[in-house]
This record gives sequence, structure tokens and C-alpha cells, in this order.
Amino acid sequence: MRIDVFSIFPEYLAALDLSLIGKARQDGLLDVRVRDLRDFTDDRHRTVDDTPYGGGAGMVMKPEPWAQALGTALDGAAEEGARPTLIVPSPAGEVFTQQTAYELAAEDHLVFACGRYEGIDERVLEWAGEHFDVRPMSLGDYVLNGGEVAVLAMVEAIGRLVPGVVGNPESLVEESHSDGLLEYPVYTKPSQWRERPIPEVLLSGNHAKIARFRRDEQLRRTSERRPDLIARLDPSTLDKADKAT
Ligand SMILES: COc1ccc(Cn2ccc3ccc(-c4cc(N)[nH]n4)cc32)cc1
Repeated sequence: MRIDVFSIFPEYLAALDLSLIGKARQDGLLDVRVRDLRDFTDDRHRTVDDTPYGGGAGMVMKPEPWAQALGTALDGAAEEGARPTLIVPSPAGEVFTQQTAYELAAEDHLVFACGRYEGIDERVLEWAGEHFDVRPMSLGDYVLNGGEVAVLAMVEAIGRLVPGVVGNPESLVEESHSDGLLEYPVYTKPSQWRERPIPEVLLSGNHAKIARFRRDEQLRRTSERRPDLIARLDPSTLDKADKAT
């Protein structure tokens, strides 16, 4: 998978050189290219913003640098008839979920446009729609100062689902949100820690009982912390034993 990221703070994306995503880049599983939007300006001050038409506080990102930058992500794609997905972090976007991560992990080429200031001139998204599948994307209902933090989160959530990136694919199966439920609590040595034991069933060696305990914990946690997820559960997710819980 190729991932292009454009930002006026490319150093913000240095975290993508580290850990799992960094190793996947070294292994050639992910081709992540981070570019400075200012490299696509044509004035000596490398200007990327200007005052908003209609007035109002703050500045708006100029359209031309974005068109020049995004155009470089298209090189080669057009010939293959490819239509990359352009993700534009925004407080006004669709909310990014694990389902979104699965969908995007199946794409060959993702492009991320990190806005700043009050956002990007809307005509950029209109123009981009001729060449990309454009998806304004929100991390959640809170306000950030720009798109970089959102891109770090999304690239990690998507990248880890790309085959080969996570060593043991098993670990992707039983995790929060993979089956619509929150994950169960985990424990490790020592079995007694500051007078706190671990749930006895985990020492029983009875795998059926352990699986039941973990499933019950998933259901308990989800109904306590995220009742909204219970309401959205696909009925087929719950088996007979679950319903008895
Ligand atoms: C009009 O309201 C606002 C307009 C812009 C901003 C600052 N800003 C500039 C670019 C940018 C990209 C993403 C986000 C963002 C995404 C989520 N989930 N929260 N905040 C914020 C962003 C704040 C608020």
C-alpha cells in the first residue's frame, strides 16, 4: 500500500518512522511518503494561507498549493486508471471507526491532506473529486488544531490491518471493536499483586471456561462503558450463551 501525506508540519509525521509502521516501511509493506505542502508554493515566502472570503476569524489554506501537491500523488495512478482515496481530516467529516479502517486497509493507494488554520479552501475538495475518491474524515466529536494527529491515528489503525504488518494476525481477531464488543481484561505475572489476585478461572486450564469468562467480560464492559455499541450489535454476534448472560 502506498500512502501519501501532505502537511505544513511534516516533522509531525516522524512517528510513522517508528515501531510497527516504521518496520513495515522498511520491509516494503507500506510505502509512506510525507511531503511538505510549502514545497508546492510559488512565492518566496512559501505562502499557504490567506484571509477568508466573507470575513471571520483565522486564515484559510490557499487552493493552488494543494492542487500542485495532490497532483504529484496522482502521477502514475491515472495511467493505471486508478482512483486513489483522498482522506481529508476534518471536524466536519464522517467519523473514522474500525470499520473504516478495515475498508481503507483494502485500498492500494491512500492520500492524506493535513489541513491547518480554519481549514482548506472548499474548491480543493471539489477539484479533487475529479481525480480521487474524496472522504472528509473526523476522529470524533472534539476539536484538534490540524489534521496531523488524526492522520497519525488513522495510518496506525489502517496500517496494522495490512497483511504482514502485525506479526501474529491472531492478535487482530480478539481486540476491541473487531467483533463489535470491547476487549476483555488482560492479566500477567505475578498472579498475586499488591494483595490483588487474578480471576481464578484463568489459572484453571479449562479453555472453554476461560473463553466463557472472557466473553462475559466483553459483554459486561461493553454494556457498562459503551451501551451504544450494544444497540448496534449485529444479532448474529451474540450466541445462545451470550443471551443467557
Ligand atoms: C470550523 O471549525 C474548525 C475548523 C478547523 C479547525 C482546525 N483544523 C484545521 C484542519 C483540521 C483538520 C482536522 C481537525 C479535526 C478533526 C477532528 N476530529 N477534530 N478536529 C481540525 C482541523 C478546528 C475547528
